[in-house]
Amino acid sequence: MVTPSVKLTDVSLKYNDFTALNHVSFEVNAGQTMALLGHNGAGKSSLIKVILGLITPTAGTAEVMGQCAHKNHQKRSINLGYLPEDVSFYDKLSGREVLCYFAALKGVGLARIDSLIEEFGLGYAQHRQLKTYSKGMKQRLGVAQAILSEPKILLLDEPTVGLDPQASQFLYGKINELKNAGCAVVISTHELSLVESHLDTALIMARGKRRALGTCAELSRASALKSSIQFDELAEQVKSNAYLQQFYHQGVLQFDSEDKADIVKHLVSQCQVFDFEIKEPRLEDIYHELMGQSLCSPVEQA
Ligand SMILES: Nc1ncnc2c1ncn2[C@@H]1O[C@H](COP(=O)(O)OP(=O)(O)OP(=O)(O)O)[C@@H](O)[C@H]1O
Repeated sequence: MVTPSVKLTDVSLKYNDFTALNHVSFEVNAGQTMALLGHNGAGKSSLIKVILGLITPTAGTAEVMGQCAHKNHQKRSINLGYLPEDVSFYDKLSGREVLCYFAALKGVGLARIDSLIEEFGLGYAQHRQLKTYSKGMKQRLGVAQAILSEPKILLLDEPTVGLDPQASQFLYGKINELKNAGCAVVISTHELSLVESHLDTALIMARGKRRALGTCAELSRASALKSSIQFDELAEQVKSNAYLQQFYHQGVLQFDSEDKADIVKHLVSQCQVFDFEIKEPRLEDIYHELMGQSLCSPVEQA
């Protein structure tokens, strides 16, 4: 049996009297990316800190590569890459000095630093003190620091905040490279449209509890949102088909994913319709459907 890279079983966490995590379980395997989604205060950063071994759960178990997350976590740090939510390094150091510091801790050579500095577009500023860096430059440096040792587990807390669109795209390219090399990736983010095409699974948290977990297709089914095909001129043919009628309403076929194959078969073989586009529910729609429209507060409302 394959040992999951990250495995949380029934994890609860209290900060004094406040329950930040409430019986949360999930697994992330090598080569998988899990998006961690949820409202402000849902418990995402707390979950990441539990995986890192920085916080010990009040109940339940957190395992990293089969070992208890909060025991000997320093020994495992070479295999862990972490980007905290608020990247802040000592601002009198230069970007290069920051990377050299982490490289020394993790046993990484200078060639890797040189290539990351260039790849992240920081070459021109590498000898400048961090106090002269923009927010996005600091974020790029933080991401470079997180992937420095080509970790086996990568934990990114809101990695695209402050990044320009090209830098975000570049970051996801890097994440996919690591994932293809067998890294397990957990990304906490509010930028659903950016993460959607890169995730294998998503864990949606609400008020410290697991609200939903699964692939986009599984979450879509759980949300009861439907896929759709819109028709203009060809509506008559579709409307008059005995099988398709049940899905048809005002120029649109709406259906669950398990009906997709039959619908396509009928459109092509019986209606001779070959040119159509299937619109699948987007992660953002699924998220709103599952979470509701009202603002969630971290605590359960009466
Ligand atoms: N050290 C702490 N002491 C007390 N409460 C804390 C502490 N850290 C976090 N919390 C609380 O735990 C809850 C979860 O916080 P957490 O930072 O994990 O949320 P999050 O999902 O990452 O939120 P965001 O999306 O806003 O970053 C919040 O209500 C927060 O106020």
